[in-house]
Amino acid sequence: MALPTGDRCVAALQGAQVLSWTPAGSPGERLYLSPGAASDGATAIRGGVPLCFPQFNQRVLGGRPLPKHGFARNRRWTPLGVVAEGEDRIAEFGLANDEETHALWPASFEARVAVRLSPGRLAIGFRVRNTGWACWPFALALHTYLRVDDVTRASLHGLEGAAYWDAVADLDRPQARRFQSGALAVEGETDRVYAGGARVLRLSEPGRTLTVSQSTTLPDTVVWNPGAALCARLADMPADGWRHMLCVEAACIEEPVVLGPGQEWQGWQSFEVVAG
Ligand SMILES: O=P(O)(O)OC[C@H]1O[C@H](O)[C@H](O)[C@@H](O)[C@@H]1O
Repeated sequence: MALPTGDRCVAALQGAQVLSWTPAGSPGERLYLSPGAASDGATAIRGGVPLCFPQFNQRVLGGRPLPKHGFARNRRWTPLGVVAEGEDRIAEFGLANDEETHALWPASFEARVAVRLSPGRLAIGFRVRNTGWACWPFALALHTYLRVDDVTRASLHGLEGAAYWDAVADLDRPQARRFQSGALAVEGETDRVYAGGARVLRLSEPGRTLTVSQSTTLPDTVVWNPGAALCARLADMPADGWRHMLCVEAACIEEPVVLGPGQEWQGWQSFEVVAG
């Protein structure tokens, strides 16, 4: 999808996953897509904006365990077309329950992803409706891989003072909480869930800045970077891949959403070029 201004983004039908975003008039690609990412149409694609639904990581929401991060990122979504709204373009994708999803998860649902490209801005919206007769819980994350030149020279602002669970240091203590002091800088493997409050974040690196916003329905922010040692063990990432990415994920994990029959829920994350 492209705008007359030169802004461009690319999405795959697998997972309705945005893979590339290059705003016009600023230097280069803003999303990280691993050169080793799978392209078989089913294995999770490492990079862009994977959608974790209806489960985050391996946190079971009652019932049977689902695949890690749910199944939405592994499924082919249906393209529903592109529409113009002012100078924006919006591409929509749909996914509904079928035999395959029912084998993993008993819920009846209809989900939509809307990718809105505007000058200097990208927004990804997700909505889901319960089309069945039973209530069900779900978790969601827009698991965005932001591209950075060198993550050790980047800093993420806006989480100052926020409580988080450190999934590296406190893996065996899921109730443990730490508090963010100052801007977040990556110093090795980083895997944190910041709960309770949608925020506007600012990712700064020499020469360019991006703001990251999320809907109030997505109150958690996950920040992930595998660091050199874990990255070396990831078959679908080059050894130095960790240096060029930072996942900043808009999520609802700590308090899963419960959707009753006929109810609909929506959430979004957006990115805007600030400088450079
Ligand atoms: O390798 P994946 O299944 O795509 O997961 C990649 C990462 O996703 C999230 O950020 C989690 O917090 C991490 O614990 C996980 O390692």
